[in-house]
Amino acid sequence: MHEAIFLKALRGEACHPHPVWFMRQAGRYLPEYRAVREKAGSFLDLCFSPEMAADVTLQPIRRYDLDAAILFADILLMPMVLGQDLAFESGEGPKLSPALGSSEFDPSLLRNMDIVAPVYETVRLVRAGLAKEKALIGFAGAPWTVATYMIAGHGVKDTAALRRFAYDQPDRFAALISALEDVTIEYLCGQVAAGADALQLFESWASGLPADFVRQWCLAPAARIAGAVKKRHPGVPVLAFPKGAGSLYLDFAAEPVFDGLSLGTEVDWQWARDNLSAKTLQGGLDPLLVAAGGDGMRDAARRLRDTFAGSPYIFNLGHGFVPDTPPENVAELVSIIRE
Ligand SMILES: Cc1c2[nH]c(c1CCC(=O)O)Cc1[nH]c(c(CCC(=O)O)c1C)Cc1[nH]c(c(CCC(=O)O)c1C)Cc1[nH]c(c(C)c1CCC(=O)O)C2
Repeated sequence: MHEAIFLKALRGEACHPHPVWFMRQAGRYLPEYRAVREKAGSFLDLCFSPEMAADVTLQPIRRYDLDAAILFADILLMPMVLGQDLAFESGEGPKLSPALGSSEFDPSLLRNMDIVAPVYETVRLVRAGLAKEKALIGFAGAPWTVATYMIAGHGVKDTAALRRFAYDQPDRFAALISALEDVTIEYLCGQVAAGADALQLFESWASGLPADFVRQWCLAPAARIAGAVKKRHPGVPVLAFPKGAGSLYLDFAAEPVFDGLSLGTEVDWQWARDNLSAKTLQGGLDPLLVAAGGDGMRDAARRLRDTFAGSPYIFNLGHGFVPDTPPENVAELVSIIRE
């Protein structure tokens, strides 16, 4: 039996070469993605069309022979389950309505999980089309990050107004996080039942927060979600990505329910290796270095690879690829990781 090296690394095995996949590996930087996206219509139409979503999930595996595919979907499908309307307007990012911060909307009333049924079908199709030695990663947003969009109604540049909402309306905020925990557990269990081999929780907004806030509203909900999913699906590995958590990465590393931690662009690699070795580590390369290419990318990629030599590590970025990343830079990056 050939276990995927991505899963071996998540079990704590040091692999040589390191397994590799990339955040936003399926996306606008790939011409084959743009072609399918055009055929699908909107980004959301693509997320809810299992055959096309499965196809774009597999595109970067075909092109680069990566060790893991990540389900093509979005963290903002959970607000739809809770009754918000979601639209992606070109160039403007996501819009959610009604926004919690400017309405009485109560997201704890509705749990329409039928909305995400097509995503489970995507998972089945991808798993069926993926070689055994490749892993399929399912994912969801962590509750706080999803809540930032639900409260503001759009993406934000900082979380001041959102923390203010949490402090001014603590009961409403706690109910929101709790509702997100419930539907996220269902959603991730559905992905595992359909064939996902591992899960990642994206907490893109762990930066700039008080330490206690991170522990209460980022770490604890993510740990409860991972624990509940593992209760129903023992052994499924879970990666947490508390982007921008700084020294609080130590708290995430001390939480038994996570198998791996993904490092944001700002984390010092050697510090991570020295201090977070309780977990399999992943990521850390600045995606803009890959957009720029050249010696800057090559040198950084070799240093990152070598910093984690001999330890369980999964090569990845510190955040997703940007749309103007030349696909040939990605090919060169993969060859460096495997040289
Ligand atoms: C915050 C967040 C979102 N979505 C996600 C996060 C967490 C990670 C992070 O911090 O980036 C996660 C996500 N989004 C997408 C995936 C699919 C898998 C993959 O990484 O390849 C994943 C894992 C597809 C997508 N999600 C989105 C695209 C671009 C869609 C398109 O226009 O074709 C893709 C490929 C749209 C999206 N989705 C989101 C925003 C703010 C936007 C608009 C900005 C943008 O256009 O880049 C919310």
